[in-house]
Amino acid sequence: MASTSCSQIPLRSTSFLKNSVLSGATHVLSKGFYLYSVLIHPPANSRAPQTPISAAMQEDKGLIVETSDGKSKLRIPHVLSVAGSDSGAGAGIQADLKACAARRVYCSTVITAVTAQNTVGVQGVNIVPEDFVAEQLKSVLSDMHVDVVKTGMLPSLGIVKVFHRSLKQFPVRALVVDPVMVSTSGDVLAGPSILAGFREDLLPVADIVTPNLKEAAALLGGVHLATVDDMRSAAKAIYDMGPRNVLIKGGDLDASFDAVDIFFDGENFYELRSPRITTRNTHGTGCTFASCIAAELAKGASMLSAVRIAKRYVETALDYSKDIAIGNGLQGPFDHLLKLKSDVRNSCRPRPFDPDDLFLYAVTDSGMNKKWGRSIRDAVKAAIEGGATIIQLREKDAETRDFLESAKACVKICRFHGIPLLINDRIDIALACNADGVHVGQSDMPPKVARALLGPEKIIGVSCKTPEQAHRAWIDGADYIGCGGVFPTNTKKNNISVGLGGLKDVCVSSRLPVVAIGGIGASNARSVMEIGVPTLKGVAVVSALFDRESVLVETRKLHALLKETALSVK
Ligand SMILES: Cc1ncc(COP(=O)(O)OP(=O)(O)O)c(N)n1
Ligand SMILES: Cc1nc(C(=O)O)sc1CCOP(=O)(O)O
Ligand SMILES: [Mg+2]
Repeated sequence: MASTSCSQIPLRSTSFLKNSVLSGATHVLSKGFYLYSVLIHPPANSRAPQTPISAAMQEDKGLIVETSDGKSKLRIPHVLSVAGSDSGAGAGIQADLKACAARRVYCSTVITAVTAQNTVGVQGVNIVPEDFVAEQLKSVLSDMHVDVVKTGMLPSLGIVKVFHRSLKQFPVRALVVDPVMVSTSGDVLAGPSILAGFREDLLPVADIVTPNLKEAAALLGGVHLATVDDMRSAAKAIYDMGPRNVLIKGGDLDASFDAVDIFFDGENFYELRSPRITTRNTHGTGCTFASCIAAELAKGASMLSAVRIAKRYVETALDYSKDIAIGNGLQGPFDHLLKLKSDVRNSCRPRPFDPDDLFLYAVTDSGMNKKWGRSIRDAVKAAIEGGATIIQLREKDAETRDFLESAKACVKICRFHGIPLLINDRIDIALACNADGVHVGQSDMPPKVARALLGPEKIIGVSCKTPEQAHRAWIDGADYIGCGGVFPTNTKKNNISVGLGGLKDVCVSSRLPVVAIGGIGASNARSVMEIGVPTLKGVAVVSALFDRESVLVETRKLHALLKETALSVK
């Protein structure tokens, strides 16, 4: 179809330019540079290379910045999926939406057929009338800036024709054709009459076509494809029908083969190999693969890189979902967002964050626990038994692997007791062990970035010494504030103390619950809680619990004292 070319990117030939439709646009680079670029729509049968638009992407947000009339617009890369609906949501439009969401690309939809479908098979197909497919196409393409169109189930020749006409009227940057003909359960989704539509109309304008072995065989008039060499020959023969690139998926090869796909760009063959993943949950892999290619193209990737990313994404999703069980049929769907397994296995925190969780906040220290000859998990167990209401693993010197192993064990212990477990500083460890959240300081990962990485349900605490920092933490979406050092401490070197006055200033100004930290123990916890500001919810303690012979005894003692104080302050 068409490609976008920036002035920085050399064009192949002027004859290519001559036959192209030009539309001017200026892209703003993320570092504030302006880049004049030209949107180039080559003629439908051109094999001009797909050129990346990545220069125009905002790296951090995946947004495209366009400027016209002096105004900047942020635009999310956009894929239009033209496909059938799968009621079981493993394949079709539903898979395309999930794949694009997982790859962080906007996905609009034109539904060509509604199928009654589950993990057993396809029970019914209702084809959408051609004029209504045309109406959907017009609605989307006339209004929205679609970067890439991806086709799936096109159930009739008439619908192929309608689609082809719409593309001529509303050209897009790239077209990904997944020539869906038979469902993974073996049910026919598009009859042989469709082959003419693919050969005459779609393949000549496709940037890539992604048949599996059966579809490739059908496109080539029923040849038998059984080996990687057969796939290479098929890729070449299909390329000769007009698409700029061909990807033949070898998932149906004999199981003794690796999962091997053949990519052919007209010059080179690429064998994309990966270990086979044994799972029943493969329904929708074809749709997902093609959608992911479309998503990466929309973001500006080159074709080969889009294909490689899509293959890796599908493999990761399959591996991740290999033993989830949805439906009773032979072929189940997989989890595009790589979430179901971890959420089910680790079972989510039973309740949301409660500010009263900050009442007795135990913060570990590997040096201290080592000194007293106990493991992190034993220290955590004892603190919980003694009455700690939240745990933070603050393991400044631990090796990453050891830290992760201990953190996973502590997550289990804390989940069992219904106590939240946070990780100090290390977002990677928090993600890997599915902790309940993190605590970050003023020079650690910014809370907004931590939130984007961890998601909306995790707890984020931020260290603050001043009302200004407390205000910022609130704006940044933190859940609580750790304020200190209230008193001098040997646990954190060169820490500035804010005193009870500084603590009070922060608590009075804060819209977030506060926990006091620094030099707090049984001898002074009462004086801290007696500042009597409602946002102050508790104390966070390291050495007074863990630099002691018995964590259990010290935690019990401090818990009792805090209870007593709470009663008298009320
Ligand atoms: C509850 C709580 N409050 C404050 C801190 C200190 O965090 P930070 O300033 O990042 O310093 P380090 O703990 O990383 O040395 C905390 N950990 N917990
Ligand atoms: C980890 C930490 N953060 C502080 C801050 O001021 O933000 S003070 C501190 C150390 C707290 O240890 P202890 O209870 O042994 O004094
Ligand atoms: Mg820190």
